[in-house]
Amino acid sequence: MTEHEPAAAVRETAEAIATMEVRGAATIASAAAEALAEQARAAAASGRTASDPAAFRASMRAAARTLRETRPTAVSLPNALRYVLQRMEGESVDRLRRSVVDASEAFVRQLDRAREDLGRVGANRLADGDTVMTHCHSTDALACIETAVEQGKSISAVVKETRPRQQGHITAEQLRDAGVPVTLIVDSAARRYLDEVDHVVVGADSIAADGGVINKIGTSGLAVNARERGVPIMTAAQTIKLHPETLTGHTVEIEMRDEAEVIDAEAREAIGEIDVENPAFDVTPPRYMDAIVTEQGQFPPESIVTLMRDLFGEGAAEPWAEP
Ligand SMILES: O=C(COP(=O)(O)O)[C@H](O)[C@H](O)COP(=O)(O)O
Repeated sequence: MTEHEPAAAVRETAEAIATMEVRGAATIASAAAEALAEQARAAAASGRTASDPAAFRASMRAAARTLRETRPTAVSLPNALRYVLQRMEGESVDRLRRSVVDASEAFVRQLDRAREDLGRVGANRLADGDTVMTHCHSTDALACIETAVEQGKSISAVVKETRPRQQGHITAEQLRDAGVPVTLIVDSAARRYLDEVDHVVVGADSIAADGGVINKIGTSGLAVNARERGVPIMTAAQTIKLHPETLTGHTVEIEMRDEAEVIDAEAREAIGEIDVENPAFDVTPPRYMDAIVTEQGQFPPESIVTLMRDLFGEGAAEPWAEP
């Protein structure tokens, strides 16, 4: 590792996030926080960063920038980096290292606790005998369903497969393991099955100050259909999904992924000259979402800005920026 090159663990985590081996907003956040702890350990053990606090700090900022550049939409990633770097303190490398490792561990503990707490809030919205519909794979959404099951409620699920990456398969397996009877459907069958479900439960990658929910592509269409069918839809999202930059008018970047996820090379060749686009996320306007369920309780989407101001103030620092 040279002074400006992040530790191997950071490069591996960044690669795993970019290729979606590590995916889902909360999982990305905890992997990024853990990678910063690895960076701190490596930087404290070798080269100039081991003896020069300024070089150590610079190496931490560079590692955070590498992690930040992997995927643009889930705000939990910069929020995790911010959490750790803002708690980096001390005059010596040893103290700096300890502060980073402690902050990283505290962040991961907080993440797990928040998921448990929001799971209880979300579970309160579900009744014995309910059927839920899911989209993509969200650990926060699953916490609500799994907690309801742990409370003794009988819950069944209609799981959308979620093209093109089919994260619905992960959801189906996890729910089956939790003892939930699962029906897997293709995305385009969702409206038909809405007649048979009591709730739609989704996660979020980011929540904007106006209450807009940014989640896996297809969430907004599902929400509009759910409203038309009179089926309540909730977003389960711990507060690290709140996007502080939207307080000052910024929009959330929607990741565009490779066309190879949509169409293989052979089909592409056979069809000929066409454009293929592959947006990974979309925005559900607040009027189509019934509730945002967080570890601090449930909120109507339009009121989330109050919580966001309490937690993040009026803006978002970028502690990874070069001085
Ligand atoms: O849209 C996705 C995952 O997209 P991708 O598979 O492209 O990362 C999930 O609904 C959110 O990230 C929330 O997940 P969690 O609740 O686990 O944070």
